[in-house]
Amino acid sequence: MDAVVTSLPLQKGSEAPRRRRPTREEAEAAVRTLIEWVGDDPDREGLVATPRRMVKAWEDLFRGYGQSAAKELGTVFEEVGGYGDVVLVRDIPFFSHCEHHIVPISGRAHIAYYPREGVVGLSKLAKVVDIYARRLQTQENMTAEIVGAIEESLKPRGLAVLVEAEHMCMSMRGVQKQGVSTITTGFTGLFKDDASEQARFMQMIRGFR
Ligand SMILES: Nc1nc2c(ncn2[C@@H]2O[C@H](COP(=O)(O)OP(=O)(O)OP(=O)(O)O)[C@@H](O)[C@H]2O)c(=O)[nH]1
Ligand SMILES: [Zn+2]
Repeated sequence: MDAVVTSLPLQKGSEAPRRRRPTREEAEAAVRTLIEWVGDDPDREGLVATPRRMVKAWEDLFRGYGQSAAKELGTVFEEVGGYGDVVLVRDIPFFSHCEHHIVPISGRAHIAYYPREGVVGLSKLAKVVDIYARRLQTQENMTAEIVGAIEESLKPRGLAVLVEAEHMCMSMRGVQKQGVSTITTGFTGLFKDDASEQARFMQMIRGFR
């Protein structure tokens, strides 16, 4: 039942206009239409429950729309023994979907920051990645949203985010190039101002394995 969220943003961004959320039945009917459109019989045994399953799967794959990064980043630990050096959480795996074809994107994110007044729980950074990954995305937008959310909540002395991903819409269809990775980055503060900090970040991502 979609009793909790009854309206959805039309597009990304907090000022986006909102409109009525289609019911679960309407969503399932749309899936049924697509099954018919590709040329199969939605009433055959193997497919009869597929609209229900697919809508349930989409609830999970796109649950980021109902989640708040600011809320996840709301608890800051200030007692860190004066620790002020870099904190790097690397190799955070994620799955997303491109907004152009709604085909999966699979990748990893690496996040480093220099604390200002405290640190956040390490899992929260991974959750922030998921909150933005589990929406319809471009890699560039997702990277910018991760940077924006951490910057806003933590106000670190510097923040570095690197996202590397494979876009299935490039490997399974279209140009059909497998194994291509796309890299996007966002740097603020110390990482933006000091090229040696960027180099250290890159070295820490790739090194110590
Ligand atoms: N910049 C950017 N492009 C993306 C991303 N994900 C997919 N794309 C690209 O979005 C583009 C959409 O291009 P269009 O020409 O509008 O659509 P299309 O005819 O389906 O394009 P092809 O994929 O080339 O067949 C393609 O070049 C995709 O590779 C992303 O995260 N960022
Ligand atoms: Zn795509």
